[in-house]
Amino acid sequence: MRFLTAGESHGPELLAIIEGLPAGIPLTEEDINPWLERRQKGYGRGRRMVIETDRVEFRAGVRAGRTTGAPVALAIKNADYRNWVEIMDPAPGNEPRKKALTAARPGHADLSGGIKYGHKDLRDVLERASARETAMRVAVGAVALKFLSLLGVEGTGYVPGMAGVWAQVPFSWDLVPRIEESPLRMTDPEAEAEVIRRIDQAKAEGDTLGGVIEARFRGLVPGLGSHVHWDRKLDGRLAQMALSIPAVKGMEIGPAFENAMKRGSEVHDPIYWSPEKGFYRTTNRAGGLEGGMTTGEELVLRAALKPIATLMKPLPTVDVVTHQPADAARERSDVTAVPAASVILCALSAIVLAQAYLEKFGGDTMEEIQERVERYKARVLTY
Ligand SMILES: Cc1cc2nc3c(=O)[nH]c(=O)nc-3n(C[C@H](O)[C@H](O)[C@H](O)COP(=O)(O)O)c2cc1C
Ligand SMILES: C=C(O[C@@H]1CC(C(=O)O)=C[C@@H](OP(=O)(O)O)[C@H]1O)C(=O)O
Repeated sequence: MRFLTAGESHGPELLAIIEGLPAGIPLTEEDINPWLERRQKGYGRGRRMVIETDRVEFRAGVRAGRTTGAPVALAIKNADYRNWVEIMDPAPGNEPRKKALTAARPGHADLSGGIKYGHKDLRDVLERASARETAMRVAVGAVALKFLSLLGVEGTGYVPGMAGVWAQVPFSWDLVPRIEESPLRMTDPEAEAEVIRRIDQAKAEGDTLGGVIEARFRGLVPGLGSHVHWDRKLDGRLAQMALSIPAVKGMEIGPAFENAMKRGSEVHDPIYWSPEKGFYRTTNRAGGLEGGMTTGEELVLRAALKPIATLMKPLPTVDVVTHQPADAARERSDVTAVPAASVILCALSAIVLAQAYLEKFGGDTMEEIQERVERYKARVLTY
């Protein structure tokens, strides 16, 4: 399964084509829209999220509520486009004078993208660098999550800590309904109240915040990915996806950075076997991956999100046209997008996992894949 996306942040719409999905996945727009809604939520988002109500539209590959095996084409309209029609017009002769952006924002793609592509209106960089594109990647991820759910796999994303505050309540799957209802996707209301205070304070001071996000998956079979070649190792593939999320600057599998400071005897998960369970572990400090393959334990993916780059109290920069000192460009912005990013991490990781299932179990139809997965699960038990 592969996919491509297109679309500018303030253009008419976002688009995707997904190729290689099996026929027979029951799929409606309502499988996708709740994930889009989750991505839009979270305390600390800016005014853009008030304008948008993201909804996916099927353009191809789905008929009568099922995938046909043909490429699936998706679209999401940008409601804000109506305010940018002139500026985003592809026709010549309407060059955008009004909102030309020349004061490169430190921390954004503006300066490197401007130099690389020769743009002096940095909007030509901003429009595609914007995390707006993650709306469409989450839609693709929601399709992957639907596919995985038919194989008994479930995923979620949440926020273990942000703005210098760690949740004191450890994650458990029972807390997922609380996480879904909470303003910051945290497990712990007390930590959340303190973070909200810090977000308000940062906003009042024209500043921004980052944090740590986590995605978890349960129900995965062991042996997804492979140890035999570098680009088939699932840890590397998941890391690439995680680090492609705008503002994600670090990634770990399980408590990797904590493990690095310990002895091997405190880190590796002993292996046991019983006739009822087959092989099993009582700990999961590996985060569900060994040798580039799933172990069958819960998959735990963590990532670090830097604070948002656009500051209302701007950092010093240079105007790329005049070369004079300037204040970095700003109009409106999120103060933080950490909760949204936890949803993005879950949805995008699901794409990698769906690809790994399709590689291992192949199949043109969902039914074939389900049969093969069930047979494999039985074989794993008797291994
Ligand atoms: C959901 C989400 C929303 C974001 N919103 C903003 C924003 O409002 N303003 C901003 O400057 N950066 C925002 N970012 C981060 C930038 O897109 C990102 O920092 C920029 O593209 C540079 O890429 P890099 O940080 O990965 O190097 C957001 C990121 C995510 C994941
Ligand atoms: C539009 C989204 O996020 C945007 C990501 C973003 C950025 O610079 O990355 C900047 C902001 O956009 P705008 O400049 O239009 O206010 C965010 O709102 C979204 O998540 O759907």
